[in-house]
Amino acid sequence: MMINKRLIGMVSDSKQHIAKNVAFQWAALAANIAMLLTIARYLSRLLAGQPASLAATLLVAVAAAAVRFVCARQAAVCSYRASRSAKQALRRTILEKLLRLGPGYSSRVSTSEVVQVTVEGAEQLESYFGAYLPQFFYSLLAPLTLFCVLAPISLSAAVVLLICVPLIPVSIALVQTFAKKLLARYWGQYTALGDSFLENLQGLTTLKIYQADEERHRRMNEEAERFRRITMKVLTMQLNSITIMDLVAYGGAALGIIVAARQFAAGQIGLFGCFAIIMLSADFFLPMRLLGSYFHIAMNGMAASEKIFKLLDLPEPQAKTGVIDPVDCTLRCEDVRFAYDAERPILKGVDLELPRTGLVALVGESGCGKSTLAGLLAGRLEGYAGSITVGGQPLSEISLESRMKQITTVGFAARLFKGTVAENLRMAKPDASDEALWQALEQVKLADFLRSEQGLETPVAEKGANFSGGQCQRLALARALLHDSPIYILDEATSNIDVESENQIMALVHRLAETKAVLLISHRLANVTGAQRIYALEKGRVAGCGTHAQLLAASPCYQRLWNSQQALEHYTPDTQQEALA
Ligand SMILES: Nc1ncnc2c1ncn2[C@@H]1O[C@H](COP(=O)(O)OP(=O)(O)OP(=O)(O)O)[C@@H](O)[C@H]1O
Repeated sequence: MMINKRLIGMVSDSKQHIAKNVAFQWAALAANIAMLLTIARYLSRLLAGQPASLAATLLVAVAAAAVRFVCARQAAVCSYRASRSAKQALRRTILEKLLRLGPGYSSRVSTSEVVQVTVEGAEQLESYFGAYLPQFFYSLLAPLTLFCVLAPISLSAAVVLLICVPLIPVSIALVQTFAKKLLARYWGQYTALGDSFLENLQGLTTLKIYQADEERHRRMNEEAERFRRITMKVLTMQLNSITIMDLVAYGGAALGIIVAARQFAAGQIGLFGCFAIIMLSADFFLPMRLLGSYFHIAMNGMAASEKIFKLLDLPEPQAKTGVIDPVDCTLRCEDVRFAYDAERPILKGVDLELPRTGLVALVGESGCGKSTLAGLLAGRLEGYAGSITVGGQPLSEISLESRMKQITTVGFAARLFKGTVAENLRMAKPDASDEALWQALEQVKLADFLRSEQGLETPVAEKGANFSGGQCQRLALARALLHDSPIYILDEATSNIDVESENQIMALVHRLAETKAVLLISHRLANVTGAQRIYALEKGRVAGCGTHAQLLAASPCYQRLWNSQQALEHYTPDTQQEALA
């Protein structure tokens, strides 16, 4: 009946709230039984012409109603607490798992899946813990309690009622076999519709430019119509399943009442017993019927828990204890090979050295594997062959903490967070003074702009949406400078910055390289000419290594890159004419 022990074990805090919830529901049932038995006694006495106190009956009824009210409220509070602690515990467990997986998690599971599982999955399980589980236990307890109360009055009626109760889960199970396939199709179409809606909305401008919006509109309408039809099928199935449950529930109650009526006619039970059975028989079935109406919650919960377990069961990298020594941190790659998928090797044996201080550049045509190598060095990618060492220690043995502390990576799409400029900068150095922040901003040529805004308190929107691409990169560079690590990897970190400012920032990078190890990946070869060593990467291999002058003299790969870039940078209609001639 969709009870997952592992899942329940994960959120042990919820257990006590679920138990309390069941206890309150049970207390409300006891109050209801007391009220109905008192009314049954009053009616039987009245009809038998015996003395019956209306006031006492009313008093018991009011007291029972008050108890039921309080218990129902408390049960709702417990339900809320159970779902809240379940949600918190699940999200905490997922987060801890992600932290253990480290930055390389994305090679094992997609970020969208992680987000879906953490947000929507936990949301689904919230109702599983808050509504389904308490109802599951209560719907087992309630018929047994009623059986104990009614058995002394009429054993045969109580047995008939008790036997009919499991027919509800049996009917649910039958509906479920059909519902499972239908729900899988429903969710498939639902997510597909969501995907295309989001894609079309985000690309609306492009669709308008190419006048493809009409066609997309038509396709979305078709998809929406398919989704409407399957939604109707799901609703019909749910309505039908409720009808079946109602038939079983009220049919069962009617059967119990018939047995009681026949026993009354045969003089085997009195008027009180007959009234008691008539009034309480429906209560045998109501909890199980409600459970049946929650079965879609349970199904969604089970589907969500499968996704969560898939994430939690991902193999984790072994805990590492190695620490990078900032004084001896020469980075060496020897015969490094890497592939995202087995059929297509990206790095095919790269040898590279990044000395303790100095500027080393990595250049090559688009797609030759530069960012892949940067990803391996920064620990974002895992699963390489060959050797990468820092200060003689294998990178694979260095703890994530030490790697993050000693290697700073700045990419072309630097991540900024919602908050203020100061908050974004202090991520790198929480105790940095305002002067230090301004100094870093001066170095990346962003200080003047920020002075004209709100200084360090200038708000930063999510992903830095209120800054230009170049300003975002400068801010990310300023943050990286504050981090003050011995190794820097700059992967197209100045790609969005105008040439004049880029030259100023390159001067800064050169200054940085006087005391730090800097690996610079840049498309713009003019940026790397001053590097003490340049590696030219071609199709996953080092095709040349040396200074700019050495490579220009000896490396055909570098010559090609340099010449084609020179031609582009000095492009005029005349050069085109010359090229054509
Ligand atoms: N996550 C990924 N999954 C599969 N293949 C990938 C992935 N990232 C990159 N690749 C492939 O690896 C190859 C190298 O990509 P990489 O980003 O390292 O190149 P690059 O030299 O940095 O290119 P660019 O200069 O254009 O940034 C490309 O052919 C790309 O298609």
